Amino acid sequence: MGPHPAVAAIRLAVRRVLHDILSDHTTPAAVGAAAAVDAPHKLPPSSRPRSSGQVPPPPPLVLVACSGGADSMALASALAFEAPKLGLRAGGITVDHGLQPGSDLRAEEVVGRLTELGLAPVESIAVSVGREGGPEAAARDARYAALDSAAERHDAAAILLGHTRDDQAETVLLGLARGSGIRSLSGMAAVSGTGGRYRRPFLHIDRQTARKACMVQSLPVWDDPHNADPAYTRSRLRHEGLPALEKALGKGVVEALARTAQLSRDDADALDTWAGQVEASVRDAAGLLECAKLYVLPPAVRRRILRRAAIEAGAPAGSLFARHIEEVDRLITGWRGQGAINLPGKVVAQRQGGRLVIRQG
Ligand SMILES: Nc1ncnc2c1ncn2[C@@H]1O[C@H](COP(=O)(O)OP(=O)(O)OP(=O)(O)O)[C@@H](O)[C@H]1O
Repeated sequence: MGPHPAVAAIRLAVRRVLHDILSDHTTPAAVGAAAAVDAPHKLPPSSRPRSSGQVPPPPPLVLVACSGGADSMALASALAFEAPKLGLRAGGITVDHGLQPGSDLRAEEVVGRLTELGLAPVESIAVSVGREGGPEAAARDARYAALDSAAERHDAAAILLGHTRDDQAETVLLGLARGSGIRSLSGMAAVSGTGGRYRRPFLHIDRQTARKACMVQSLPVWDDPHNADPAYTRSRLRHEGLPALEKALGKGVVEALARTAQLSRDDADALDTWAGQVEASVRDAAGLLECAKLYVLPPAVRRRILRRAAIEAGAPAGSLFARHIEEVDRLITGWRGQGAINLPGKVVAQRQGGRLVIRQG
């Protein structure tokens, strides 16, 4: 008898991503290690393990970022099952945000569970969470910084994250409510971070499937009290917003939102490429943006060029909002002699004699 359908689904999702990771790290050693596990006798003589005393590099390491919750425990179990079959090493990291009493003990518990699954290395990293951008954003920033440094320390090929289709649907709704365009509707990318380090194998798997996979494998899971705390926007969306939408619009809402994410991502990527291609043609010989040439561009392309110019001048991408770019855009499309516009990062945008100058003020 094969595995339970939920377990089969999560393993398949992880296997696909591991194949991608392997093909992105196609060093002869990695390919050789994977092939040797599958069928050592089929390897060409040049790739067979040597006995000449030359030590081959270890196979690539894939880490799972695990909170101990159902999604990332399911992910850890699928990684532990699939990685050895492809000749990959699998380890795990849990981050202790220190936000609740006893969080260090819980992190140690997660370490124990990951170790029991056969993962190695496994470590718990304690971080201190600042306040910038609100508690959720601060915890996320601290977590990703810790995961980045772990990836570098262990020379990991990738880190798997357990975001599910439901998380993706929530992210799309949050983006929609920000009103900042299709990039924010495109949710989380399947591949992101430095060199494509972060992978999200479960973006097409629903939360129920992950939970079921844990249940049938008797994996203990930890329910983060923050996930049910109505003080957090995402929690309200999860427990009130999405159920209300499903009641009004039908059960397919989560899937439709996740599909919206993918379609929006494709559109946003295409517009970014378009903007990149025309940018040089709207600059004069001195490299300044020419207002008349910007004026005739489609607004979506023009705004992307303006945003990019502001970031190049030093505006931090995370604090540059749609309203800032709209204001700069009005120097082109609604010119009535307005003064300089202050942008985050002490960047100033100003129209001077038919040119748009964006620089540090
Ligand atoms: N404390 C943590 N340590 C390590 N990784 C984490 C931690 N918190 C979250 N992650 C990673 O980020 C992913 C998304 O976390 P988030 O809390 O947004 O969603 P979730 O649906 O509650 O996930 P989970 O059920 O795995 O906790 C997790 O699946 C996991 O991969």
